[in-house]
Amino acid sequence: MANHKNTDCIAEQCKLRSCMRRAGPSMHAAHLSEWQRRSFDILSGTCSPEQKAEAYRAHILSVQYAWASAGLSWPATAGLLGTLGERYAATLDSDDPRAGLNNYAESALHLARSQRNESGRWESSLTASAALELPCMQSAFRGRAQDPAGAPADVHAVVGGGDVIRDAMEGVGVAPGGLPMEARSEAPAPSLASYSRDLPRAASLFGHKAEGPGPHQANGSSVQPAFFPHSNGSKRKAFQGFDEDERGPEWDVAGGHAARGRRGEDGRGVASFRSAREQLNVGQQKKQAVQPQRGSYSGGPKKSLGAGRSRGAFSKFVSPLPKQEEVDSGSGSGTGQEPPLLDEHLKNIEPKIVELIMSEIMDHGPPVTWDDIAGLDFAKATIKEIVVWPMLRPDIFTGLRGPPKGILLFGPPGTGKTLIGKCIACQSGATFFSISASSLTSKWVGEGEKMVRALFAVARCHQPAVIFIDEIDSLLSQRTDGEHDSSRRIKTEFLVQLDGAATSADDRILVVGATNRPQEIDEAARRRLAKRLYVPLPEAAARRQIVARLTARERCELGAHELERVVERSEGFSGADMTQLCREAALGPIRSIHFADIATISPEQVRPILYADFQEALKTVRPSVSPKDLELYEEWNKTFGCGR
Ligand SMILES: Nc1ncnc2c1ncn2[C@@H]1O[C@H](COP(=O)(O)OP(=O)(O)OP(=O)(O)O)[C@@H](O)[C@H]1O
Ligand SMILES: [Mg+2]
Repeated sequence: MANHKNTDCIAEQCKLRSCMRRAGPSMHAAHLSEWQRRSFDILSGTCSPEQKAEAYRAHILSVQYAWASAGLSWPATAGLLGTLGERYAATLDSDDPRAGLNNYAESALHLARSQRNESGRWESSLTASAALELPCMQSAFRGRAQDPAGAPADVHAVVGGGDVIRDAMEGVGVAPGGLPMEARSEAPAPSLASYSRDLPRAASLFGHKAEGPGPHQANGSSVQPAFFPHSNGSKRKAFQGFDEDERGPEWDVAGGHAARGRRGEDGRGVASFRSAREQLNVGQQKKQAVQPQRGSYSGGPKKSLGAGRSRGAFSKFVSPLPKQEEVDSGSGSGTGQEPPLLDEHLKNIEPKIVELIMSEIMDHGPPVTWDDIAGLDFAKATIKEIVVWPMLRPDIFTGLRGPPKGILLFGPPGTGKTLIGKCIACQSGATFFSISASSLTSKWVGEGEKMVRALFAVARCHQPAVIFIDEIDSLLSQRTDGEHDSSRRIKTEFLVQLDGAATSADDRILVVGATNRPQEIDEAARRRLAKRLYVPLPEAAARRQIVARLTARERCELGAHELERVVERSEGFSGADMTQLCREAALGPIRSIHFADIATISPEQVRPILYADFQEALKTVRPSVSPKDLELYEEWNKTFGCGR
């Protein structure tokens, strides 16, 4: 290898020397030796691509210098520059990181990275206050002021805040940055003249329909114009003041918002404009119309927050939407009122955290029914009584009958606590937020308490909601002196949120915690998780049910008597152990197939699962809960549990 390199090096040297000779005797001796040294460096194979590129560049410079000082003839210069230029470029552009710098791609990527994209903040000189100073705006105000049906004359005196202007601009498709929104997404960009054409329209919206009947929504009912003094004082009211005749044919009602059509000044093509929020509502409505709600259980519609949404670096923040039933029941524009500002709860919450919650902390996996949970009759009955029914009939379960704010499911590992959590969400028709406490403390280090606050805020927007916190012991363990500050803050925030102060009596948010280490839970947290339900190991009947259910999906020839034997021999197994036992037994028929046949055998030829397979499986699957641990749970249940 080294020899090969040396030969290459010497050949290269000879080539360059002949080049030198052709270059003529005038090339200075010092330059030549420097040249030689660099050439050797380049060809030695020891220098990095950066050093190589630098050496070629120095070569090129010295050739240029020699030519400029008449030391080289033009043909020799051209020959040398051609050769050196090629090599220099090859070193720069090579894709191979060992051989080249690939700086073309690097700089292109750098450029792309530093480009601001659509969502990047940018400032336009056309600010709200600057827009108001524009003559066309002023004349529009004056025009409205003189119009008896228009704006009051003092309209110029105090012109709301940026929100008002922004909303007004949204009304005509002008983004807060100044550009019409359509123009932002659809090239080509409009001329400045077209922006200013829109501004009088924005101004006209300010005063439009201040007189009764108010600005029209799709159903012709009116809302209070936002710009003028209004009863609720909310600046956020949208400007929906188009005349009947100003509406485009695309006038469209969706998601509680009227998507406004916009007609060009010149009367030509009517472009349909929807603000981002309206567009989102429309999309959501359409999605809900074509897709049945996931988990259409006995309860109301179940929301899976962001389940179908693409995620990743480019996914945008989407504020929570009104629930379908709220829109249907007329709290949206159907009744002519503004849709409730559900995201009011989120005004102090960082959007990125809300997005995280909506994309990460949501229900995954198939729906679970009560029948999927074997045994645990007491826990199931209690949960139905205190959780599911109150969620379904909040009108009956009021006052003393009000549901508890927190439930703790405790018991040995693998007994179905998480399963119950999922079932609660499915059966109550609540929005289900599922989070593992350890991810709160580890995954979002330093952000944990913000996450907790945001979690409750988002849940408040999606009531009724169940916040299921698995492994809650790691979140609410006893507070110690040596504990980390961030985990202490998370804990405190959680307790505050759990408390009545942060969760109003009307909130229909239930926190369900699950743990297999109940003894580690802080006493303050224990008090707030008022209903503490023991989820014990499955009894014989439950074990029988688990085996029967799991084997019913397979070809299994297990007689009633044999099933009883399996149930007897699996005393002390948890639900998860029983599942493992069945999985192991199901592998028995596969193990009995000759290795050579495994590639060709058809599924029908695989023999059914037999009792012998369970016998074999029982030799390897052991109970995962020790009797000693079990005693601890029983003890804790006697002391703090709510079981009989
Ligand atoms: N009562 C049960 N009925 C049916 N299957 C069960 C039951 N209990 C446990 N299983 C099975 O065991 C698996 C694990 O159950 P689950 O995750 O609910 O346990 P867990 O109590 O939450 O355990 P951990 O305390 O370790 O989190 C379930 O997916 C299910 O297959
Ligand atoms: Mg669990």
